[in-house]
Amino acid sequence: MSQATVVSAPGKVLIAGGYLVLDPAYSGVVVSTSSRFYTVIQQSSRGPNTIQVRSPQFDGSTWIYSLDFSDSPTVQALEENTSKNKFVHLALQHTISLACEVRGISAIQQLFAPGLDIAIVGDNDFYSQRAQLATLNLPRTLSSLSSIQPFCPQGVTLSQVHKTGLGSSAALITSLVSALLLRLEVIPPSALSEDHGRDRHLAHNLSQFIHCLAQGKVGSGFDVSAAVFGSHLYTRFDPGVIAPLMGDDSTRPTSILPVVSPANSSWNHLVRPFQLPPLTRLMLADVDAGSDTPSLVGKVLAWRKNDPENANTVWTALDQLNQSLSSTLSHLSTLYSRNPKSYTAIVKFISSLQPVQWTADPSFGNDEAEIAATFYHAHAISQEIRMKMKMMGELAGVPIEPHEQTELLNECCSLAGVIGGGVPGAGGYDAVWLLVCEPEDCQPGQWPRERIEYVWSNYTKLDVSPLSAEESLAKGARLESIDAIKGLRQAMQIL
Ligand SMILES: Nc1ncnc2c1ncn2[C@@H]1O[C@H](COP(=O)(O)OP(=O)(O)OP(=O)(O)O)[C@@H](O)[C@H]1O
Ligand SMILES: C[C@@](O)(CCOP(=O)(O)O)CC(=O)O
Repeated sequence: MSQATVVSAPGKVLIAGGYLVLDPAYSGVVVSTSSRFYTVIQQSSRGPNTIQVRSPQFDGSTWIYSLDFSDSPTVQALEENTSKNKFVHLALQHTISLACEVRGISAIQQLFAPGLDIAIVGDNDFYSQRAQLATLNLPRTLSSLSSIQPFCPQGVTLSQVHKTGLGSSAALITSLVSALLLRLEVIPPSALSEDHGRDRHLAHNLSQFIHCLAQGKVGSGFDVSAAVFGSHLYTRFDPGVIAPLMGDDSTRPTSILPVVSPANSSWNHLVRPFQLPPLTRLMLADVDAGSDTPSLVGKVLAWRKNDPENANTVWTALDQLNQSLSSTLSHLSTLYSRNPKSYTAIVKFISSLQPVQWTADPSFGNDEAEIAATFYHAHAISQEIRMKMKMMGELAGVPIEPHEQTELLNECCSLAGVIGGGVPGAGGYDAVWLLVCEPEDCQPGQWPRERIEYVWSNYTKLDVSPLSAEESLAKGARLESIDAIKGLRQAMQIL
């Protein structure tokens, strides 16, 4: 196959359900982002049984592997490689092994006769662009971000880069695994055209296993699920599904297909429909203070174990609120479908008012009154979720919504047209999300997103930098063509 195989996968934001989504009794509200990872696979000139992987955004990020098909297929990193990348190596090893199981070693070996070149890039949002904005002497605004070249070289190595929390490893693994499954003809070119086809579930199961193996832990998996399926309500899979594969090479069965096959009914995760309502916009900011998610998780789970009664009371209340948030946001989509004209008018109306004023207008007709009240209900629930997450942090001795973030979010969430917000995922200091009204038209300077941009760029108590990502309505991993993605061919240094 001479032409390139290109697959992209989105990043993630867990807007509700942090920590709870680790327990299959609860679910999380997962939003997939317009910011994506791209894997481009094409023939290389390095000769048979070699794979060259390049990440052109980073210094010292080329890894070369040799393939040995003499016994069980083995992917070996060359000694000359100046660094290691466990995520890439494990993705190559286990996807190629699976391909040999499914199609036979000789069929796969033939596909490596010319050798493969794999280039991987992530949209700029996955990495802090503060340095680039400073170099260009630009303010920290959305328009400044759009002036940075796509897939901008970071001028550092991968180990030095400041990640922004959009799930780079999950999106990377999902796009690389899916691209390899297509390239090795394990799944057909049409595989990713279905939102929930068997082939997409194979890509999901394999990506979940590889991601957990590479991270050395089994999280809830919401990040890989977002990368595969897009925005949705997520209930985790039983970690026991992949337990037989999580040991070291000596204990892992040679055949992983029975575990990762979509026919394996032990995969009991749930992916239920969800997306943000029309005429709204997700806004994300990178707060340059960082948090160590695994340690936050460890402390919260220890608290839950040591104080089960209190913890279950808090988690039950939080889960009710999380479910109310997702159903209220989904109800807004229903209200739009029922009466788009009134919905559009209300969005414009509330975009100019603080949330406390949204239901104050007695002149509303029934439809308009219901729409305004539903938007206000979403706002109130989002604020309650923040309070409960903050309280959980205080009970567990963990800065889930530390006071610096509380101050920032209180200022943002009281502004005109702001539906809600919070700390995404595990919380801490590294990010905030907001959902704001995006009316069909607005006077310049009156857009809620402009007001938020102004607050963030002038905020002094924390270093807040916007990300350009919005919600992606595309359902997860998808086949791409290189020239349809601005800057991709150049970034891949493809002649
Ligand atoms: N552009 C890239 N090319 C190759 N590997 C990458 C790239 N970006 C990230 N990675 C891999 O993903 C790893 C980061 O995974 P890790 O689990 O530490 O972060 P994460 O939780 O996904 O981060 P975040 O959610 O902040 O993006 C890196 O160490 C690297 O191996
Ligand atoms: C705390 C947790 O529930 C969410 C972590 O989300 P994030 O990495 O902080 O976006 C962990 C998990 O779901 O794996």
